[in-house]
Amino acid sequence: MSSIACYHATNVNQTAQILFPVNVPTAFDYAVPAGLDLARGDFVFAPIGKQMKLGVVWGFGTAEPGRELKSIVDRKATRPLSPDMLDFIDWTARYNGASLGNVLRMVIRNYKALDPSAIVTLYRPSGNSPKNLTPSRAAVLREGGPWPARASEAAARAGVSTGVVKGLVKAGGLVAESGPVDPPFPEPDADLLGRELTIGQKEAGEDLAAQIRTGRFNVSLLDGVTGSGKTEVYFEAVAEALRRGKQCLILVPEIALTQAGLRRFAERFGAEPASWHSQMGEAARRRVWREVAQGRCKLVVGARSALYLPFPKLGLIVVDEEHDTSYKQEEGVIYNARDMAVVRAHLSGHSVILASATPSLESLHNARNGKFAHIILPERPGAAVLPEIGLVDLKEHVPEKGKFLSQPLLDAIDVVTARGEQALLYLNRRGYAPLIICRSCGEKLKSPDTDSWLVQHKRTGRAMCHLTGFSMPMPRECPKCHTEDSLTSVGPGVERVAEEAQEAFPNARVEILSSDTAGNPAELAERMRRMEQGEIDILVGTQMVVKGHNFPKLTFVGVVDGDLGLAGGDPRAGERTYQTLVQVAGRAGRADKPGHALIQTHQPEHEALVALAAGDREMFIGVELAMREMLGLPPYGKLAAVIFWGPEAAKVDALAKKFLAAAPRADGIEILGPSEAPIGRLRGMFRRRLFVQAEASVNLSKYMATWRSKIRTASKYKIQIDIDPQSFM
Ligand SMILES: Nc1ncnc2c1ncn2[C@@H]1O[C@H](COP(=O)(O)OP(=O)(O)OP(=O)(O)O)[C@@H](O)[C@H]1O
Ligand SMILES: [Zn+2]
Repeated sequence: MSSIACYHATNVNQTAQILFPVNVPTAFDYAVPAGLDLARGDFVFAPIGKQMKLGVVWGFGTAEPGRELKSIVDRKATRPLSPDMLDFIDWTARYNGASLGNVLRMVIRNYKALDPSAIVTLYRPSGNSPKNLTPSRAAVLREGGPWPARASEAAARAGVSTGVVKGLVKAGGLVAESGPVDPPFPEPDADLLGRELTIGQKEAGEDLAAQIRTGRFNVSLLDGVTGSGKTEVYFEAVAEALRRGKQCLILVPEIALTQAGLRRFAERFGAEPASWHSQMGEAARRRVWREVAQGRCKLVVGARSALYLPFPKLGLIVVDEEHDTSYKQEEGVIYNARDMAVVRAHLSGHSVILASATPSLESLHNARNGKFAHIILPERPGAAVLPEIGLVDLKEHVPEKGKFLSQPLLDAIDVVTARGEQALLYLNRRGYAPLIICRSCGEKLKSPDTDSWLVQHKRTGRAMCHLTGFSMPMPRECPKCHTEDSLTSVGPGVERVAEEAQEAFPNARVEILSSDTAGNPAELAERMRRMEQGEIDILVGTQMVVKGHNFPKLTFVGVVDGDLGLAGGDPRAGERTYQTLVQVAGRAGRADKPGHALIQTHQPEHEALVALAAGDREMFIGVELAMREMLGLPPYGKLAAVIFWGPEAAKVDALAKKFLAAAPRADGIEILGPSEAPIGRLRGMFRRRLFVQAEASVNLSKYMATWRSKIRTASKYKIQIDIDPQSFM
């Protein structure tokens, strides 16, 4: 901002709309100083309130006579956001009913990323051994890398002071040079030889590459059974886009973003891709953002928010596991990254690949009606075959009292472990028991400020609320009747199932995989490695085990509670259960040994479970789509949810009623509610909700925006609109 004085004379005619990355609904008008040449997407400094802020030029206009406007101060010398990126921000805000400024804030996270990388002193080994090789010097040379590194990084990795690193330069072991603190990413090589593909894989890869070559917008649904090699196949499309000088973005569910996953990219393209996720530090974020924005970083593998990185030359987005619910962001700007990926590709005119073994009904519907190209991989490569899936009726095979594994599951584990193979027991419930009850008075332990039962965790000896993270030591007496040792655990969690498995198979190596036990990424990677190499016999896991893992010796999957996902009022419950169970069963038999799966259930007649056992996906899709059509639910109709919350129940009720009364009149709209949300109280806030169902022809986003604009709320009371909700809590 050194040049404030340069533009004093104001050009009376031209104005520019500037959008700031803060919670504002639109861009504001500013006068453009004479001599300042601006384009859409430029970054500029302008006064807002008493502050000088960085904003983005959103558009232009002419000044209305007599209207006093503040003036833009200066343009920032950096690469502008591209027009299609601006359109994408605009689209995201309008479709999801979010504030435009908040969407821009998702894009611009770090102002330093707009400037070139700082130049710092970097160190690397000279190749000569230093004079006087002390143990700490040796540690630096051994553990200080990857090189080149800053003194502080190398010192931290080697566990020594920075003085040791600097001292090594004089001693001849390291050389110091100047370089960017955020180095560019290595260039991926599209033409490295990939794995030998099967004929079916090769054809699918060629179909996808042909879509890239059109150079136009198109969507492909890569619909391949578990273990069919979808990753290998979409690599062909990535390679084609890279050859054409384009950037590629691969979206994956956050918990599938593992070292093993990234290594596959590194092997195929000869360079580790940039990765992007919610846990990364500021420096890493700044580096990826800058390199992407400059068009230099060609390959990004990231969680959903990577979709809002400012790629100037995007040529392909892959949404892997496209059915996954984690693509929906439920807080702040609410959006579904899978759907927004299609929008972004449409606006920028390039390809999208949606990949899954269990595509969402929406995507299957679009493939069936020809909107998406449908590319199918019906089998696993080589000797690997799909697992047989069987149901175990728990009414018939009742587990022993206080136990949760039925005889057929125990028998199956016995057989595979005796052969030196592995078993996986799946239960999507963390902790030991989902309910803690007093035997004396029947009291259930509740979260203090939330409608949720406390879950017993035996490993930590605590009672925990999974919705808020609240926890306390397991009490010795009932908080209500004060009877000692009267609290008892009801139902199974993974810890309890692991305990039971260990009792039944005393010689087996049993381990648990859940977000509680996989504390940090290194620990998780280590457990995965042990599982891959057969150092675990029985793995008991939550949904963390479902995604993208290849365990060659795993041949049996037991689902402890197949009914878990079917309860509740979620219209997608059947679809979700079907998807999860196909995915989890699909972990079995991925290499040369065939696998099978057994699902314990009280509802063996449920259509999702019947279809699973019969291996008949078409039947299931047919039934589900027919039901959705009858009820007018997506993909045949549209749905929005409105959640109201605040600290006083009566006032939340009143707000919901006031909102309902303000509904604009329109055809093809049906309103259900308001009523108490299934989680009626969360962190002390009372929650009510209503649903709006609309015919397919209605512009529901616009309708909801009009409606929302009619109601003002007191600051502690909120109205949140969720277009196409995925969560019904
Ligand atoms: N042509 C091939 N030859 C040998 N092995 C292959 C081939 N294609 C894929 N594989 C291997 O098969 C396994 C499954 O591949 P991949 O992970 O790409 O499948 P996927 O379809 O993404 O599976 P899922 O949807 O179940 O995660 C991997 O270990 C992969 O290396
Ligand atoms: Zn009691």
